[in-house]
Amino acid sequence: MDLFDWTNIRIIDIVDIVLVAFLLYYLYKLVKGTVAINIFFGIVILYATWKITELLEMEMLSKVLGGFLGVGMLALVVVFQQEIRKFLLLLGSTNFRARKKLFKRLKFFSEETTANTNINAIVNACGKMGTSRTGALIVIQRNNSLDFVKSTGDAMNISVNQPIIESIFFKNSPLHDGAMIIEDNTITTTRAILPVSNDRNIPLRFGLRHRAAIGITEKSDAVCLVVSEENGQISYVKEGDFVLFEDMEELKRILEKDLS
Ligand SMILES: Nc1ncnc2c1ncn2[C@@H]1O[C@H](COP(=O)(O)OP(=O)(O)OP(=O)(O)O)[C@@H](O)[C@H]1O
Repeated sequence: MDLFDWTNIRIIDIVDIVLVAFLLYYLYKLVKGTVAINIFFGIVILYATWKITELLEMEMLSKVLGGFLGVGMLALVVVFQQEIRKFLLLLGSTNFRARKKLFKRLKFFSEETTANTNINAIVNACGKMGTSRTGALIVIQRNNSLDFVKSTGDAMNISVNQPIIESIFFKNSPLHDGAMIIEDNTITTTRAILPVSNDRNIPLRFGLRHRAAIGITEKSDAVCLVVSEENGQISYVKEGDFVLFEDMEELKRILEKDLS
């Protein structure tokens, strides 16, 4: 006997399967490389054992496991709090970006009022700081609010320009430590302390500055530029990952696209 009646498959079933596949893929992407992956597998094993005990009609054990999994749902929210937050941010910001783009298109006839980020100034400053081995950590806000990290630093209100960025990160400057946050075309915070990523897949050669860039881009849709004090290398970090680029011109193009 056929287990599946293929003739009965509706389009909505295919959509259903594709959506579940996407959901699982995103879940896997979120927990990959973190300790949460072990908890994730633990739950899968527990769930499979529960189903097997149910099938074998082992009443006591299946009741115990069933009850445990029921209460476990609450515990899951606590254990996966960061991943759930990241997942919701990802969902929310995707919609928001699409809406923002649509809104921009609708505003076609109105005057352009938003101040575009001076990407040239930022990238050129990074280039200069890279040559002089000056460490830097620049966070560029997109849709998600960065208020939760802004409060850890010093409030500023300076228009983005190359000499200012360079002088802030200059080694003897009192503001060089921590991260700079840029909103639109304004430096709004310096010396911010960012959440550090605990992803175990980050190569050991990357220290706290790079981990902080990964951390903030995991927890928000902001993008980050890092200049390594050790080797002058410039990194661009987005969605918790390093984005590769050939040269500064390509970096500018990627940034223009990501900030549009
Ligand atoms: N959580 C954080 N938030 C903001 N800035 C941070 C954070 N952690 C470290 N930094 C900044 O990074 C600087 C250097 O840290 P560290 O040497 O560990 O980084 P790194 O990734 O090895 O970078 P580099 O290649 O420049 O040495 C610190 O002095 C500090 O200014």
